[in-house]
Amino acid sequence: MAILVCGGAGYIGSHTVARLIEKGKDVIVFDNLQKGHKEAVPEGVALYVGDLRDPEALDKVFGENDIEAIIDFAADSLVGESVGEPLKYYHNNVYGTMCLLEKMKAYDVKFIVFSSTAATYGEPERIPIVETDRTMPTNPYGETKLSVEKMLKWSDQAYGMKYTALRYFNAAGAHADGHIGEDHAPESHLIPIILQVALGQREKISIFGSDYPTKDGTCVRDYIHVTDLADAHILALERLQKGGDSAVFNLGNGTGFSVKEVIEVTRTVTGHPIPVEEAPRRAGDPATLIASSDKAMKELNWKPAYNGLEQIIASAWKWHESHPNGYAK
Ligand SMILES: NC(=O)c1ccc[n+]([C@@H]2O[C@H](COP(=O)([O-])OP(=O)(O)OC[C@H]3O[C@@H](n4cnc5c(N)ncnc54)[C@H](O)[C@@H]3O)[C@@H](O)[C@H]2O)c1
Ligand SMILES: O=c1ccn([C@@H]2O[C@H](COP(=O)(O)OP(=O)(O)O[C@H]3O[C@H](CO)[C@H](O)[C@H](O)[C@H]3O)[C@@H](O)[C@H]2O)c(=O)[nH]1
Repeated sequence: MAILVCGGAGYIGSHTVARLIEKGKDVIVFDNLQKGHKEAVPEGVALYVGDLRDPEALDKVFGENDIEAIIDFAADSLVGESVGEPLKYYHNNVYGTMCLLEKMKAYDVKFIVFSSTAATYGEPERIPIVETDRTMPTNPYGETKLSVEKMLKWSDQAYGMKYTALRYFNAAGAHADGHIGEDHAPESHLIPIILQVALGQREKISIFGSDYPTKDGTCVRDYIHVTDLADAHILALERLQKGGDSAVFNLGNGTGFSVKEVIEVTRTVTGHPIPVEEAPRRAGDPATLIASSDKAMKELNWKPAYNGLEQIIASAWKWHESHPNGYAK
């Protein structure tokens, strides 16, 4: 019996595959390699290159393997891009996941752990955010993830498909040994972009908005280490397989850092001055997102190992320094 990891060649997916393998699990990866890297999939793990929206590609992987559960990372996930191209997000994130659920139903696979996001909340009612708070996304990306959460709820009710939706806050960092890490092209995430400045690949970092109602006017986010996220997926799956109910969990560290604070910590970690420029706000960005992860700690018995931003950025720096061009040779 194998666990099928969709989007397993991507950033968070590849770290989860690494943890599953470390725990002796049988893993198969399905990824269209649109953003993922085959080099991020460990040797010995079967990689099916295919798209969730291609029924034949899914039939091949479901038909050739005995799949016990799905962990699904496959999606488009850029907040800014989604505002300009909402239909691309509905097509991949909503229709793509629907195709996956249809195959789960056809092949009688009962468990799925799904990558959701803090972007489902929109502008939060209060900080820290708890799972029962209002969900009113401010961008199409968050809206599509919320639509999938609802599709999962109805699929559970109708077909008994048990799901866990994990609403992660900002994933960051890299595997402790530095062999896998974040490599998006083009890169849009804050920490890797600042590290590209430290590597001399960019002149400066643009701060998107300095007039938010936050401590220093820049957006505040809750950064969570990618390996801690990976571990939460494994705990979530084990809980479902032991008979746990479908559920939604936030995953964050519970501490918010402004864009300026992240830049300052990166200066300390890298010793680089990191020049900045103030730029306009980016569409769709809420001012502050900080998680309460009490529910995951209590019900999944999850405890993040990386609870300091310096530690998280240092692990990302180790990857970027040793792989300045990512997975490219
Ligand atoms: N990075 C974050 O901070 C963050 C925060 C919250 C939620 N998430 C969610 O976590 C998941 C993983 O994020 P990531 O940063 O690792 O992204 P990523 O782009 O690195 O990984 C996604 C992977 O899915 C693959 N993929 C995309 N669409 C596909 C399709 N239709 N068929 C097959 N494969 C497909 C891509 O090639 C890629 O390898 C996403 O669903 C994202 O929305 C990410
Ligand atoms: O060059 C940059 C890049 C980013 N930012 C700012 O830094 C913060 C973090 O931005 P990221 O792009 O790193 O991350 P997001 O908060 O936009 O989004 C991430 O977290 C979300 C949930 O909080 C989503 O799930 C999404 O998939 C994931 O990429 C934002 O305020 C953004 O405006 C800058 O100022 N300059």
